[in-house]
Amino acid sequence: STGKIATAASAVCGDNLPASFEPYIQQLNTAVAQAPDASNLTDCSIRVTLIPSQDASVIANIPLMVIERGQPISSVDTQPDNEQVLQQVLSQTNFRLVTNMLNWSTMNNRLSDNTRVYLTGESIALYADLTALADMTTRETLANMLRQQPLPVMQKPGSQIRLISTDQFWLSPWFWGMVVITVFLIVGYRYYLLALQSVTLDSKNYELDLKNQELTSLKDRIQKRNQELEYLSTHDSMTGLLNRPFFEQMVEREQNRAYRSGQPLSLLLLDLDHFKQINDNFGHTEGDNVLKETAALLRKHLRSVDLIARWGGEEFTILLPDTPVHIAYELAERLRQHLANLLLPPVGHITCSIGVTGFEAKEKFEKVFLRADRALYQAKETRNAVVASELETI
Ligand SMILES: Nc1nc2c(ncn2[C@@H]2O[C@H](COP(=O)(O)OP(=O)(O)OP(=O)(O)O)[C@@H](O)[C@H]2O)c(=O)[nH]1
Repeated sequence: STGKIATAASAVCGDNLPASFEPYIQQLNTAVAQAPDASNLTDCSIRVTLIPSQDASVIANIPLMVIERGQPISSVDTQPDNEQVLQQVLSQTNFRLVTNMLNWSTMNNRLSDNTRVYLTGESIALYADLTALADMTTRETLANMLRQQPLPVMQKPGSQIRLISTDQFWLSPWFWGMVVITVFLIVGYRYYLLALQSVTLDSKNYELDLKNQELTSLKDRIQKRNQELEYLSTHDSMTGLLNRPFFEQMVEREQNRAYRSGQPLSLLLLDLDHFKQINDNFGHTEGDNVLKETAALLRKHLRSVDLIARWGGEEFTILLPDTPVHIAYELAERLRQHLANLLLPPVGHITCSIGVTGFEAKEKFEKVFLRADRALYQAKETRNAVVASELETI
């Protein structure tokens, strides 16, 4: 009511309420009276605070801003344009004007911030701390000031200033902007984690590949080494022929096979003649060379199924599968001739003696070997000769 407004004004200014305030208060009263729901204004208050200027006449020139309930500012055509009002206030740097028309039951909390202006479609209040505005050197308009508010509640379609209440915040572009950014951040973070996981997996896979390669190469080396060891354990290192223990193993296997198949099996025992003289005359290296050449010659003239071994020193054993003793004899004779014909500088020609025998069914190898050795012994009587034990008895 007018009385209340006058009381409020007096409470601020006391008895010193300048006469020039009269039109101002009149204007306020008129606005309140014209408000569509003026009858309900019992729970509203209007506060006008003026800090006097040196020049009181200025006050009379400041119209009151009144916003009616439920109406945007621009539609209050009984009042001057708000920006115009503001410009007028701002031009008076010595003035401080705070104007409130409050519905305390709904707006109290929202109007507690003195640094902001709130104007809403449903608002019944304009709250302006014009101290802040008056201190602004750039003389920005109310619209500009509102635009700079940090609260995301402002909208200005055309010249109309409209703030969206924080209750409707979810409608604002700020809200949806934040939703989109949040979604992007979540999705982006998920992709980042996936990428990180993939990089980690790649590096682990790479390490595993390397380990696998190392293991494969190690396995190959072990396999190769095993083959070498097996070769060394079964072969004579100088001539590359089978060694004696392995030859004996193989004989047993071949004997079984021959007995099963009923095929004949023969044995040659070959010994180089006067080998000691070769060592004595030409040295051990030349002696070794003769042994290697002999081995090569035997390999050359025998079949791949024949087993050739260095029995020891300058003595060789040859097992001939599927070979009857008379064929073995002929073969031994050819070997003897080949060796006798071989020229080995600086040693020259060498000769050998060979004992030949055949295997009887289920006969022990020691017995067969003894027979071949006896035949060799006989051949050694003349040297450069072949003697077959069976032929001898036939
Ligand atoms: N260079 C060389 N000589 C060896 C090797 N193994 C054994 N000998 C030699 O072979 C010779 C064998 O001599 P003997 O057993 O008397 O036989 P031989 O001189 O051939 O006489 P006959 O067999 O009766 O014709 C010895 O001097 C051994 O030192 C070897 O691996 N290398």
